[in-house]
Parts: sequence; C-alpha cells; structure tokens
Amino acid sequence: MDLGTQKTYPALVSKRIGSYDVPEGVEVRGGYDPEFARILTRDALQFVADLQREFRNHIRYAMECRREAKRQYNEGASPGFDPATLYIREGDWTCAPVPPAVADRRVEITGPVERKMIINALNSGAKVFMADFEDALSPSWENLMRGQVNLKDAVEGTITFDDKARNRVYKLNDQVAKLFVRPRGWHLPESHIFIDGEPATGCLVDFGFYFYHNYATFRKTRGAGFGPFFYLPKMEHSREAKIWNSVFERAEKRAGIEKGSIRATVLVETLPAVFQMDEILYELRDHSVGLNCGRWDYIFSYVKTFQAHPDRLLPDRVQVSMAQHFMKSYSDLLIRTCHRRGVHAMGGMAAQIPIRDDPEANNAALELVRKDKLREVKAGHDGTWAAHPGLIPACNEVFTNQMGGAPNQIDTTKREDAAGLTEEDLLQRPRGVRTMEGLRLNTRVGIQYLAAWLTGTGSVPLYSLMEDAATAEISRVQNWQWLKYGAELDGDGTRVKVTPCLFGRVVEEEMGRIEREVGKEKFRKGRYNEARKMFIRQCLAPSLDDFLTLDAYNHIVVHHPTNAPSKL
Ligand SMILES: CC(=O)SCCNC(=O)CCNC(=O)[C@H](O)C(C)(C)COP(=O)(O)OP(=O)(O)OC[C@H]1O[C@@H](n2cnc3c(N)ncnc32)[C@H](O)[C@@H]1OP(=O)(O)O
Ligand SMILES: O=CC(=O)O
Ligand SMILES: [Mg+2]
Repeated sequence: MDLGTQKTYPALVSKRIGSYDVPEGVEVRGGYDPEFARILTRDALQFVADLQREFRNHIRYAMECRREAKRQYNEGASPGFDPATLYIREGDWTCAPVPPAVADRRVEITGPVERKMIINALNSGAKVFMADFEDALSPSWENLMRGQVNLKDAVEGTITFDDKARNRVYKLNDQVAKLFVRPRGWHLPESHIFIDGEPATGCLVDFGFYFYHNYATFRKTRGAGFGPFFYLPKMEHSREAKIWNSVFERAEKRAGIEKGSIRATVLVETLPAVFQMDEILYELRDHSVGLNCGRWDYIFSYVKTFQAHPDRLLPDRVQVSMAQHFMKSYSDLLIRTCHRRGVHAMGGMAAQIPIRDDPEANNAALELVRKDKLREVKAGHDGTWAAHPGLIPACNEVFTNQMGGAPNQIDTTKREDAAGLTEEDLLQRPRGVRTMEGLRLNTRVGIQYLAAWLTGTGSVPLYSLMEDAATAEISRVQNWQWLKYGAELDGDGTRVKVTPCLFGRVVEEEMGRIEREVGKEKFRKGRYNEARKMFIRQCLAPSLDDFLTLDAYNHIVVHHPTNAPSKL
C-alpha cells in the first residue's frame, strides 16, 4: 500500500471538543477523548515519531523485498532455505536464557484489547495472556486507543469494568497471567496519526505507546526485572526481525534499561518464514522467547505465496488440518529449531470454542481441542493457545499430564529427527477435496466476519468456531483461488466448476441465509451489504489483494474533525 494515499471518507464538520498536545511534525487526526489524551501525551508521541523516523526507510525496504519475493513466486519460484545464511542454520549458537517469569507458558489465552476481556483473560488461570492489536482486533481509532488505556490500567493493576446490566464489577485477582502484547504487522498503516505528512506505521504506534507508558511498572511488578513481552506477527523474512530487534534496542536505550529486557515470541505464520526460523531467532537472539505456530495465517500464506501456481489449489478449509504433511513438518521443524536455540516452541490455536446450548456438541468440540493439544505436547511444544477461558482446564490438563512438574520441554525434547525435513516436506501439496459446501461456508463466514470487523469487532463466534482476521483470510483467498482457476468442486459429486456466475448465486443465497440466521433487524442495522460488496470484489479481483484488512481499513478510518458515514 502507498502510505501517502490513504483514502478517507468525505468530510462532515463536527464540533472540536479538545485537542492533543503534539510535537513538531506530528498530527493526530483521530478524534479527541480525554481518556486517549492519557496515552497521546507529547512525550509519548515524540517517542513514536522518533521510532518512525529512525526505521521508516528500513520498513519501506522490507516491504519492497516482500513485493520482489512475490514477483518471483508469481513467476514460478517457490520459497526455500537461503544458501547465504547456511552458516546461521548450521552455527552453534543459542538465544539468551529464558527469563524465569515466562519459563512456564503451558497455556496462553489470547483476545482483543477489550476491557472486560482483558480482566477475564488475566484472571483466567492461563499462564500468559496475549493481548491482541492484531488478528482479533478491528483497528478503529476507538479500539486502538481504548485498548492502550485498558492495558495501561491493567499493568498498573487498577483496571475495573462495571457491567451495570449484570450488576457485576470486574477486577483483577491477586494472581494473574503474564501479559504479552501483539502489535499489528509491518504492512498496516495507522492513518489517524501522521508523522512528517505520512501515516505512521501501525505496529510502531502499538508498540511505542504500550512500551512508553508501561515498561517501568511492568518490569517492577510483573516481569521480575524483565519485559515488557511481545508477540510479533506475520513476518516473511529475518530482515523484518532485524528491524524489530533494532526497535527494541532503541527503546531499551531510550528507557535506560538493560539490553535484552524486552522479550518477544515470533509467530511463524507465513510460508516464506518457515525457511527463516533460525535466521529470525538469530536476529532476535538477545530478545527472543521463542516461536509460535500461527497455523491459520500460515494456511492463508500458503495460498498467497502460490497464488500463481494453479497446481496448488487447496481442498476445503476444514480439511487443511495439522495432519497434512506440510503442516506437521512445519510444527516439527519449529520445535526442533526452538529447542536447539534454547527457547519455547509454542503451539497454535484450535478454533473450537465452547458450545453453551448443546452439551453433546460441546463435548465433541472439547474432545477435538484435547486431541489437538495432545498432538502438540507429544510433538514437543512447550505450550499452546486457547481462544476462550472455557478451554483452559482441558489444555492445562493435557500439557500437565505430559510435562509433569517441568515448566517446558526445551531441554528434554530436542526432536533431532526433524533435522532432515526438506523443502519438499514443507511445501508438500495439501490433500483433500473441494465441495460446494466449502464454497458456501467460505462465503458465509467471510461476509459475516467482514461485517463484524467493519462495526468494530475483530473476533467473533461463527458456527461454533472462533473466527478472526487470519481464519477469515483463508475463506477469502480460497474463494479467490478457486474462482481464478475455475476449480472443480469434486468432493460432493457435483463436479461443477467455480465460476463468477456460480459464485454470484452462492453469495445471494448465503446472504439470504445470513439474514435468516441473524434476524431482519440485526441484518438491516449491520454492515452486511457493504461486507458483501467488499468480499465479492476481493474474491473476483484479477490479482489477489495482499490482505483483507488493508482494503477494509479504508472503510473504518475516521478523521477528526470529520465524521464517517457510520460511527464505530
Ligand atoms: C488466528 C489467531 O490469531 S488466534 C488469536 C486471535 N483470536 C482471538 O484471540 C480470539 C479470542 N476469543 C474471542 O474473541 C472470543 O472467545 C470469541 C469471540 C471467539 C467468543 O466470544 P463470546 O461469544 O463472547 O464467548 P462467550 O459468550 O462464551 O464468553 C463467555 C465469557 O468468557 C469471556 N471470554 C470469551 N473469550 C475470552 C477470551 N479470549 N479472553 C477473555 N475472556 C473471554 C467473555 O468475555 C465472557 O465473559 P463474562 O461471562 O464475564 O461475560
Ligand atoms: O495468529 C495466529 C494464526 O494462527 O494466524
Ligand atoms: Mg495470525
């Protein structure tokens, strides 16, 4: 995306009720709120602006390299191990020792930076809570700034939430999970903050404000001298990890804290990154606490990377499980790589969530989660993700049964057998069939997710599964791929080809089903039609959009003192 050409809605003048005190070259175009002014202080804005100025050319170059790699994949190349960095892969080095505060990460809960959910997650009994500015959050100005306020209150221990309707006040327990924060990916702009006439980089805004306001309290009260802790998403190459490492060093220096205080786990969730795991850890070796299998974005990335390879069409989304050889190989190599370098190999997210009104279906869902977690712990993962507090006891039990009293398996499960995994293993074509129901489900889920995202909700329960930006991406790119290459729906006996005409019919029928399911009133008030148009455009685009959320972001940017057509 051209950072200088962010679209906004036409201006409607509204009354200005206050303004932020900004340093030279910084413009805050997001609405004023006295609560947000606690975050958007002059000094904090200066800190973010300094990061932006120091790293913007590095980021621009990294994004150019992504475009160049895409060009090569589109001309028939495949990602693979880089011969130039063989010395790193074969070298005998380790990452800095794991801080004691995060040695045991057997269950990590994730969720958006919403006030009530933050309290629930920190109180949930999980070892870690990953507070998400990324896949689980729609990055409206309101959500982002409110999220920063919520995290500041959480780190200070003062966070409360008054649920008046239920007459319940939420507050923190004495024992809470360790907090990790996931900023957005490198590709997303923050169009409510301009620095030297350009939108800021989204992840530097998320990282910068959180670090600036919380590092001192966090280290004193939560990190036992370490921290803050982060998760880093969607990287494609170690040069991007190198930028993060420099950002961390810069922040540590500015704060006057020891190098290596900040720690981060990198999500390996793009296909190119699986060939860069050693290199990523190497760049971050003073700041690393491991890697995580971000399996949903990884599947999305498989389609994206091979968008010009019609011989690599995916089967139905539900069939691309961890049992596929390329997925199993990815998890095995990640464990081997992390344990060889002395850090955690975290498992990923099972998409099942509790099903409240159907005990039988609920048991079946829980069983699937258990099975998935058992696979992870037996393979050697040191911990896993849970999408919902109701899943924590099962995940905990599975990991504890296998690991006993040990906090992790870093030294006990080396997985040397995975050393021989090849490019072929990691790229092996997924097996399975495509069905009309697959096309319908992608469409139904994709449109409903987008409609929720446009109204400010970034993770939603749909058909008893957790859906977020990563899982929704799979629906979008799978439809795009099937349409682009006229895939045959061969799994249900229909043997029809996916064409724009068939897709148009499916969209209309699924819109009817959505309206029946959510009810006329919610449907009328929601942004379903806008989501439908957006989804159709993206699925039929001649060349694949890089990210669902880049296009959709243009629809949620609201500049002050202008108002968007619909308020978030
Ligand atoms: C691919 C990836 O990147 S995965 C990581 C990103 N995705 C996520 O983090 C998804 C996290 N999960 C969620 O957002 C939610 O669980 C959803 C949207 C899937 C379902 O949420 P809901 O429909 O609200 O669930 P439900 O009604 O069962 O919630 C029951 C209670 O659990 C709480 N809860 C549910 N999920 C979470 C969570 N992840 N963290 C904290 N609390 C939670 C709810 O706030 C609610 O609390 P209350 O009883 O005090 O009101
Ligand atoms: O971020 C996690 C994923 O699976 O994607
Ligand atoms: Mg992801």
